[in-house]
Amino acid sequence: MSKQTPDRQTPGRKAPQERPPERQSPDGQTPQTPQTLELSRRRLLGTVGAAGAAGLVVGGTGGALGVAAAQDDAPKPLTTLGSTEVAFRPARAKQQAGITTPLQAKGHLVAFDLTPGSGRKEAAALLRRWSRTAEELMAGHAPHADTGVALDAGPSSLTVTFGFGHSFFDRTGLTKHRPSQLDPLPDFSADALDPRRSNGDLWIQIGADDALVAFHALRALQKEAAGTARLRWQMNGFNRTPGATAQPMTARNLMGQVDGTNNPKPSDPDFDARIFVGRDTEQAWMRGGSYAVVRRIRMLLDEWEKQPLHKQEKVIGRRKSNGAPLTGGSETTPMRLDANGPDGLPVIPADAHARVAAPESNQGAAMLRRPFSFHDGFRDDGAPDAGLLFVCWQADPLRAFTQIQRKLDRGDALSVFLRHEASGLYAVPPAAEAGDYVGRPLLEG
Ligand SMILES: C=CC1=C(C)c2cc3[nH]c(cc4nc(cc5[nH]c(cc1n2)c(C)c5CCC(=O)O)C(CCC(=O)O)=C4C)c(C)c3C=C
Ligand SMILES: [Fe+2]
Repeated sequence: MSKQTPDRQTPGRKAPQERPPERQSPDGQTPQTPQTLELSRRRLLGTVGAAGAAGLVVGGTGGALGVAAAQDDAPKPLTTLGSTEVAFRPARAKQQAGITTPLQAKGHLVAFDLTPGSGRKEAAALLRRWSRTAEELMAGHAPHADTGVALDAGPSSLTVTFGFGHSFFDRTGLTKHRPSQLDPLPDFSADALDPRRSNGDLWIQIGADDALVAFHALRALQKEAAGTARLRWQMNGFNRTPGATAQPMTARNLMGQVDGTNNPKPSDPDFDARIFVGRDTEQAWMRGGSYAVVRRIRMLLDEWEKQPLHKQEKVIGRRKSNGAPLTGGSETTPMRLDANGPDGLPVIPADAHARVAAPESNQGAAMLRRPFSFHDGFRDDGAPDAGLLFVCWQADPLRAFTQIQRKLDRGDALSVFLRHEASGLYAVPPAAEAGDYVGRPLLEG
């Protein structure tokens, strides 16, 4: 096994490798995929060491035959999926990991409330503990007193992202540091929100390409909250596993649509201004951070699946097969919103979801959508309790999520197939600097 070579960005870590287009992000948060066998999970070193030793014993007693057997028995390297590592402290970006990081196969969203008696000091100590553990786990190391759940796996693109909810600031005496962007979202007519599964003082998004690695992180962080914060709600989600398709492709949701096509791209000139908080903010601790809106949106799949394909495509304004706009071309061809058909009607209907949500219909508003699908079994009537854990990122929720959701609320053909059941809005500060923890400038500033 080769030793890890320190690089200039992150001591002790490999330099980023070439990635396929969909999973690239030019912001220093590209998961790092070692080409050679570079396993950072310490416990895995132990495993390989033991197997290697066994091979040597065979070689020592069996001559040439023994060497062949030793080679056959040699442990296989992890795939790049398991050994891919995302930096907790990105070298070339201010934001936390898990925002521009490519979608992972498994996700947990979890909110905590501070326990009575826990204030700013306790919250600071918790964020310090959480940051240390998140950094260790993302590097593929086991935390102290580990459960062993992820013992055999590499980092698997694990990301852990921390945020603060509206109620956090009153509980910690930090009300004057609460950004106005955290003001509660307005009510929308389609809302059927469950308050017990909404909001919360603290929020964590966990993503990984391996389910055990993701659960391991969830459990480690939950245990570290004991005595300071209590779990308020928790949701589990998933996306397609990298490698499941022949080439990298935009994800599909549980309605079968290609979902994520017209997301803003990090290469867009206005990407940072749209997604990340700029220098002009009154709350300096949020500079380089972002606001996350989280919605549990159940899909009425029994109704949706009864619709013929051409109707489903009109609801979205795009082809189900490849995500191309109904006005033609391929997935990445821009929609021609002004095109009319032979009947004189718009080819992309006036209430098509993609039209109503587009920046052109919303004074330029845009957000970065980074969802997970969910499936929590079946309801009493046999309908799947399934849909989208819609997570979107923006510099200002009022001018992005709220603006677009208001518009969707008034005339979106998709909304009759959806139920918004839970909601949260969180201030997600920038990544911690070296030796620091996430949120220190707020908690100790
Ligand atoms: C308030 C914001 C949005 C909610 C809520 C939302 C829910 C939602 N969307 C889909 C499926 C698709 N959405 C698509 C595009 C799209 N959606 C939003 C916003 C919300 N969606 C935006 C801003 C856009 C981009 C519009 C544009 O610029 O063209 C698409 C088309 C493909 C794509 O661009 O991603 C699909 C499909 C579901 C299923 C859903 C709730 C469950
Ligand atoms: Fe959408």
